[in-house]
Amino acid sequence: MTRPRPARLVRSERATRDGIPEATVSRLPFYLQALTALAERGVATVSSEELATAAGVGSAKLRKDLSHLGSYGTRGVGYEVQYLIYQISRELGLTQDWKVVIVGIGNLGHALANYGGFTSRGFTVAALVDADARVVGETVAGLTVTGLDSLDQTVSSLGIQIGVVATPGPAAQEICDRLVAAGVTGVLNFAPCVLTVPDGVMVRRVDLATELQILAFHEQRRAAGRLAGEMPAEPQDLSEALGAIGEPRTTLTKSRAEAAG
Ligand SMILES: NC(=O)c1ccc[n+]([C@@H]2O[C@H](COP(=O)([O-])OP(=O)(O)OC[C@H]3O[C@@H](n4cnc5c(N)ncnc54)[C@H](O)[C@@H]3O)[C@@H](O)[C@H]2O)c1
Repeated sequence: MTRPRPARLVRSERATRDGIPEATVSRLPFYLQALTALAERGVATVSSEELATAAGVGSAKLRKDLSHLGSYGTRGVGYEVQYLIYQISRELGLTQDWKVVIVGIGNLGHALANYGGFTSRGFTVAALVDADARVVGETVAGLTVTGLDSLDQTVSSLGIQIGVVATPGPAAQEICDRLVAAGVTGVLNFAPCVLTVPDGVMVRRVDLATELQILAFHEQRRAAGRLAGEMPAEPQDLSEALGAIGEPRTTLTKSRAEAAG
């Protein structure tokens, strides 16, 4: 069965179609997180300094980022929390619901499926898929795990736009190819491998071990600095360190939002 291509998740390398720099886009979720926490506390307006501190970024950078959204705040008042939440959500495409399939319902797949935090952020886990006959038919987080042979049908009939790959590494590329062929335009890859996708499809890789390695790298440097009687400067971002261990992407640093740019 064919269906119209879903809204593309893809952004160009440096700037989005509407001219917002990628680095700004990567910080928007941190602003949204901080704003949501403020809204939950009943805060109606926030200064750029307060919001910047809450998001872990410099206030000049925050103001510049928000100016790309056409949001400049009001002198002496700051930003309206609810309106800024709306603006950022709209920019991130979170005013629509994104449907997600998780492939590989082992330890990680179970944990992801049972995580309640996706829905409130605009993501619905709509399907769970596994190749193992002992797992197929199991109910996880209210969904019945379906077999791999119906993956294409599941994706197209439910209009799923995002695929989460939680299979072992050797299976990941084939799963990714099948997801893309079925119409998925965004892939979140947890498997320890690099996935190749055609133009128009975006892959994000999550690797906690890599993040730990980067922490270890800096811990080691800090310890060496202590031994030498000095403290090395805290890195502003980790691109140097990442280059050193051959992993080009992460967002860990002294503040996640700062690392994004
Ligand atoms: N990125 C991270 O931070 C992180 C953390 C933990 C695990 N992982 C990775 O996530 C993956 C899953 O880890 P886990 O601990 O859940 O493993 P697991 O063995 O518990 O689960 C893997 C599941 O994938 C299924 N599977 C295997 N081949 C498949 C295929 N071709 N199609 C569909 N399903 C298939 C298996 O039946 C199993 O249910 C591994 O690649 C692991 O290295 C990544």
